[in-house]
Amino acid sequence: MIEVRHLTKRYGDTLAVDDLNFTIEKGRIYGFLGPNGAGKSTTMNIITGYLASTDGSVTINGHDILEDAEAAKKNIGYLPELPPLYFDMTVKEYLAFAAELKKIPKAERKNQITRVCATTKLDAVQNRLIKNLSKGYRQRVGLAQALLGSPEILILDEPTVGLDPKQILEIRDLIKELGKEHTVILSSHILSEISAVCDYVLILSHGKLVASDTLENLTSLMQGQNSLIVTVKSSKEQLKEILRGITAVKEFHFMGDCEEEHCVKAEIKTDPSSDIRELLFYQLAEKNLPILAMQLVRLSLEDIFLELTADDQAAKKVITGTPSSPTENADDTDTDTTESDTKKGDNENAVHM
Ligand SMILES: Nc1ncnc2c1ncn2[C@@H]1O[C@H](COP(=O)(O)OP(=O)(O)OP(=O)(O)O)[C@@H](O)[C@H]1O
Repeated sequence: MIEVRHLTKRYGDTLAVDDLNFTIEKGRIYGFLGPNGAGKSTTMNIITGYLASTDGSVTINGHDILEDAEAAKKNIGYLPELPPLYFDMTVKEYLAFAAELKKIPKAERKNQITRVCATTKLDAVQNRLIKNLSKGYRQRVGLAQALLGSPEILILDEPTVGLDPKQILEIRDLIKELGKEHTVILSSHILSEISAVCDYVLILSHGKLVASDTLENLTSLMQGQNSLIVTVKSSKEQLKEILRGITAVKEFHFMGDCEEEHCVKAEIKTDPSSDIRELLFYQLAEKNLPILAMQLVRLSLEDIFLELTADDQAAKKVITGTPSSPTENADDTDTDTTESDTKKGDNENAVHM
C-alpha cells in the first residue's frame, strides 16, 4: 500500500531521515514512535507530498508521490502537527473550503461534509467560528478535513499534542474507530499513546528505523530480554565457572563493588524462555556458595524504547519482523561495570550489557 525505499532527507548538514525502508499494509493502525527530532514529521511530510526527499522513493498504491502526485495524494488524508485552520471561518465554511481544495465534485461536497462532521462528532459546532472552539474540537476539525474525499490512508502527526487528558482519550477513541475503515499512521513521542491505539509499531531514532514489529511481538521480544541480578558469596572465577556451564545463559557481566565482603554481584542474560533461578540455586548450593540476593528484571516496552532511542548505539540495534530477531550490539559499551564476560569462550562478537 505504501512503500518507502531508501528515503533520505538532509536539511543542510542535518541528516533528518537516514535511508528509511518500510512497507505499510492495508487495514492496520501504525504507530510512528520516536523522541523529539527523530525525523517523524519529516518522514510524514515526505509521504504526504508536502516535502521533497533528498533521496529515495515513496509510492502509494503504486503511485509515486513525486511523479504521480495527484493520484498518490487522493489516497491520503493528512493531519499535520499544526493543522492549517482558518480561525475566522466557521467549521462548515472551512470544510467547504478544504473540500474545494481537494477537488471534491461540487455535488458531493455537502454530503461529504455532513458525513465527516458526524464521524468526528462536530455536528453541534458546525456553525461556530473555529477560533471559539477548544483545542480538542479544533483537532476534530483537522481530522474532519483529513477525512474529506474518503482517503484509504490517514496520516496523523502527533494528533493529541496539547490536549487535556479527557480530550486525549476522546481523540484516541476516535482514531481507533477510524482504524476500522482506514489504514492509519499515527506519530507520537509518547509510548503509552502508541500502545493504547496502534497494533504495529515503527520506532525511529536519529532518522533511522530501529524497530518495526507488531505491538504484540515487540512486547514478547521485550519480555524475552530478561536479566537476573545475583549477589553470591564466591569469587568471580567460581561464579564464572558455574555460569559457563548453564546452557540458557547467553551472557553475563560483573557489576560494581559488593556491599558484603568476599562476594560478587553479576547481571546474567538468559534465553527468552528460560528461568534459571532454581538451577542456579542448586548449582551454587552444591558448591557451598550462598546466594545473598537474586532479582529477576523484566524489561518493559518503555525500557526498550529508551534503550533503542537513547543514543547513536541505537542505530546499530535493529529489531524487525520476528520476536526472535537478534538484538546484539557488537560494541563494548560497558560503562558502569567493573568487568564483563561473555559465554562461549569470550566470543569476540558476543555482547554484554
Ligand atoms: N526545516 C528544517 N530545517 C532544518 N532542520 C530541520 C527542519 N525541520 C526539521 N529539522 C531537523 O530535522 C530533524 C528531524 O526533525 P523532525 O521534526 O522530522 O523530527 P520529529 O521526530 O518529528 O520531532 P518532533 O516530535 O519534535 O516534531 C531534527 O534534527 C530537526 O531539528
